[in-house]
Amino acid sequence: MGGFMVDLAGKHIPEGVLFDAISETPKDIPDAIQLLTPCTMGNGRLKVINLGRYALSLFDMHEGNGIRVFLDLQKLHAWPEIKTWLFQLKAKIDQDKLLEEIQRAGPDILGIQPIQVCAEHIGKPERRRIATCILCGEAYPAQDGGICRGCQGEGPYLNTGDQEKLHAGPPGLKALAVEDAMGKELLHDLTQIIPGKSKKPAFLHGQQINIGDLCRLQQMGRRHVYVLDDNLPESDWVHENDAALAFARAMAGEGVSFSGPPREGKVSFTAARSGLFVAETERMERFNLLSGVMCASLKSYTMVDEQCTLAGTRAIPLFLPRGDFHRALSILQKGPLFRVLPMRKARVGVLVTGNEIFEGLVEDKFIPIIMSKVESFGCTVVRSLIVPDACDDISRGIESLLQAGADLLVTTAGLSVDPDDVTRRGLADAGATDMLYGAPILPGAMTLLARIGKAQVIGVPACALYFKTTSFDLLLPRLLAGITIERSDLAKLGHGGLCMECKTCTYPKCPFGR
Ligand SMILES: Nc1nc2c(c(=O)[nH]1)N[C@H]1C(S)=C(S)[C@@H](COP(=O)(O)OP(=O)(O)OC[C@H]3O[C@@H](n4cnc5c(N)ncnc54)[C@H](O)[C@@H]3O)O[C@H]1N2
Ligand code: MOO
Repeated sequence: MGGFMVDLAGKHIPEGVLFDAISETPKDIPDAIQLLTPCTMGNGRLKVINLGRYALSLFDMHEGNGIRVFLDLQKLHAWPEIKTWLFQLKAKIDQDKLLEEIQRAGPDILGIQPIQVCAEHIGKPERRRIATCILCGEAYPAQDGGICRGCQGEGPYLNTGDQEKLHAGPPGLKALAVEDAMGKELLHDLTQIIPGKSKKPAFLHGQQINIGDLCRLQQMGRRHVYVLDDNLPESDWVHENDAALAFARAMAGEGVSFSGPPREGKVSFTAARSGLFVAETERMERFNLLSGVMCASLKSYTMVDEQCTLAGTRAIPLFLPRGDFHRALSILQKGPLFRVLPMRKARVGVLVTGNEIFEGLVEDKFIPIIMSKVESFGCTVVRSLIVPDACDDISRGIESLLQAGADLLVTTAGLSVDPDDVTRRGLADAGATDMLYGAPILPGAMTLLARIGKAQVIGVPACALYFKTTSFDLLLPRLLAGITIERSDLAKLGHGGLCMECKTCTYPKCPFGR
């Protein structure tokens, strides 16, 4: 079947054109392409992009234009054996007429369509820098991270070595009875907790134990302490303090500070300035998937004051196997996990839309609401206007707000489904680009985001007249922090994006938008 498909596609490639190939399945078709054309996986001219469809394409290797051939289900009615095979309705052993049917059908069951391959799939990938993996010692593409993908845990082989190591601990670690440990240095902070009152290290890492400590240690219930004999293969193990400090250095980005030495094996992060706390949640999750390490933080997009505690990280065991340490670090290598972004004091222009407001039939209630919300962030309203529901008036209004020096434009209402809801069109006429309309937030489903030149635009639906907290409260801090909001960012807000409408609103100390 693959042979007929390659043959049919090849007939549509003009003589002399050098072509590459894509197979949309890893089954059968790549074999036919490699046997019948110069395109192979090895020479990089055949790509398998597993879309789960029985189809292939051949295309001009420079221009990307070509032909796609697929199994056309409409044409399969006359060929029951082929249909049975395709839908896997019978065991292969019972499909005795399949080959004969394929031969008789030939290209009759195939469909073709012209295609243009997108730029990222045209041409050969660039030459990559190759590095040596510090764990397995083999060569790998440096872009994969600090260690190779095999050692990052993507390999298909069972490797329980490090897990066993993690549980066993280092071979040179010995527990001594406290009375036998006089004069030795403690290997870690020892925590004392007075329930409900305090939790702090009573003894510090590196502290020498003397006779006077004996009683205190026993009162704390410590009968044994860890000491090191000389056999610890240092290179195989990383102490909890060294691990936590290395993680902290890699995790802290702009506006985030941490201080050493770690306390009880933990490093805490604090805000070096007031602003919006942002965490790289996906990489943080990958980090936390590794056993032997942890990191916990505030929710991303929390507004924080200077000195506010943001996060903490530590190794779980006293000594972390070096392999686990590097696996954890390799996740952090792509950049910091935590930042505190400063929030600018925007110059805000407010455009209230609505015929009934413009004509004075209904008194405007939106300007004071928007004003008080933006002013709570130190922003200034440079001008506010009320215009009717007409595209020209809206776009002229926007121009006048820009002239007044607004760099954040807030429009209100006119965002729903009535014929008079023309705010979106008015904004487009005023030159709005990168428009996102609709958000998975309740209240605030009809929210609009866009920009006009360098000015940010947010369209606030009328629900913000009634509800205390809406999409506007969730998105305004991000706009002021200069964060680009894409559709995917809005999509993430859906889970947690339903306001509980409490009688007394405690936002932002509630799960709304988290
Ligand atoms: N059939 C549908 N109805 C509604 C939908 C929908 O998808 N299908 N969406 C609902 C949602 S969600 C919201 S939120 C509102 C959005 O309304 P708009 O933003 O389009 O607002 P308007 O229709 O222009 O006005 C609604 C209401 O609010 C009063 N209003 C508006 N601006 C002011 C102001 N500055 N001061 C005082 N009062 C104001 C206006 O007079 C209307 O009574 O639509 C839902 N409906
Ligand atoms: O934009 Mo509307 O809030 O969903 O009420």
